[in-house]
Amino acid sequence: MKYVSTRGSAPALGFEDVTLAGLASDGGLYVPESWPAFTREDIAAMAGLSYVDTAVAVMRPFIGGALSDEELRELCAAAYGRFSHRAVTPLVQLDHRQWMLELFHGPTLAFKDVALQLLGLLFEKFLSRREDHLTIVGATSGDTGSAAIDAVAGRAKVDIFMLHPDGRVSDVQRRQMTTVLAPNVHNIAIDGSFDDAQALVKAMFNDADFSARFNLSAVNSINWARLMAQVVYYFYAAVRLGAPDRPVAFSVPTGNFGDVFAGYVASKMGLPVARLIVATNVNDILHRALAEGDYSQGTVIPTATPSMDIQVSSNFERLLFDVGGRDGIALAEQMRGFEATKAMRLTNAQREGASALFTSHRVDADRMNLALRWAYEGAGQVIDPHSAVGLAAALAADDLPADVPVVTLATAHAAKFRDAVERAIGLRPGLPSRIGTLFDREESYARLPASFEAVTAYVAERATPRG
Ligand SMILES: Cc1ncc(COP(=O)(O)O)c(C=O)c1O
Ligand SMILES: N[C@@H](CCOP(=O)(O)O)C(=O)O
Repeated sequence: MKYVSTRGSAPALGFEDVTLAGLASDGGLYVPESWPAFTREDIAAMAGLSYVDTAVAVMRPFIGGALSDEELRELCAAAYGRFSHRAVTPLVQLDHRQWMLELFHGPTLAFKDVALQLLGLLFEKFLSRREDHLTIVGATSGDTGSAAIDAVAGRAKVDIFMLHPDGRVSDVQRRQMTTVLAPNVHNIAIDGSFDDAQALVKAMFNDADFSARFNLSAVNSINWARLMAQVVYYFYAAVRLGAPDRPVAFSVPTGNFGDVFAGYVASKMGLPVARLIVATNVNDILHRALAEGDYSQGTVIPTATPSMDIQVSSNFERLLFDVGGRDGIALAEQMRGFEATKAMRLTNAQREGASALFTSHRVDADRMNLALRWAYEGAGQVIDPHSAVGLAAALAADDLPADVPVVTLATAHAAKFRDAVERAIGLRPGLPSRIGTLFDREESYARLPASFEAVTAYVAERATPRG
């Protein structure tokens, strides 16, 4: 399996190199040069498989010769052995058609653990084969940072620099990052939004000298391996609900478009996905893009769902590439226009291609609170605000055929956002015992302006240069 860049001029790479590279050298994102396809029989054979066996079956075609079957199984067993639920990502039924797929049973209580526990192990495996050191630079609105830090803290040959928007993550999220005092972990609070942090990370990659000197790599969903690992739970859930004989719809609380793009990949591989519902909060660039073709960046509005307070959705580029005819040179031009003007119109092909599978909903604070209460009072489930945004959109999808189950991705544990949950339902979720000492631990992080010079100087002083 080879991977090509969405901007058409970076070299095609194999899985190992794509995992270590993160962003493509032309500023694009890597995607498989074609989608592997499963038959109905292949999917039917996944019934009854454990999560680890499903992961091996789904990811195998993407990995090629980079790992043997045995190595892949060992890494999956180690990654998912750290989850606190035996099903890894259990399904919970809310009513006759609404389901939740709980993705928060990993070490840091958010769906990011599903991919990042594996990615940490992939980095270690691939680096053990070469004389190389990686400098990971990442941007987080709270969850990627804690999951990535947990996955790589203390690992040899890796330093991680994680940028978060100062004051715009929950106290639990911040402490999950800043109380990890391993020498290879560097937290930076940026005076700006998540979009500013993400732009700084991309600028570091796009500085060819800096990127080569420190051998930069990515843990954000710009890294293909992140998305590949997230494809697995779409198969795992749909097969449990009757696939391949029964189509399933998914509602996905969306920010950077990584999680929902993994659902698109599952559909491309043959999973019968009836619909992918993109649920946004009031930072609704994706809703405007899908509903009206208007991808224009607004100012980020802080909400009770801070992990989705995003206006530039990096993985949307992967969708535009695939549904727009895979013309990397044309897309590079379109993206350069967006970067210069902060606005772009989708082409007709992009709009039509996306509308075949995606719909979108913008969920404001009132509807999010109503969904939180609906889950608690109607189904006895205490859910987090991001999952509630997804659920609100799922409940609104009343035009789907009656026999199609709707699965909302529950992306975080309610305790990560306990202030917002308490405001909505009057109950304060407790922190699970495995992270119970979080508020007694010492914190360490730097505060920097959202300036390329300030951040690169900070990284350069602490990172290990190549050679
Ligand atoms: C809890 C939570 N829900 C939803 C999202 C949005 O996911 P994505 O960025 O993959 O669209 C995030 C952040 O990525 C998150 O942390
Ligand atoms: N919500 C995310 C934002 C970064 O998204 P990613 O999936 O591209 O890493 C976060 O929690 O940091």
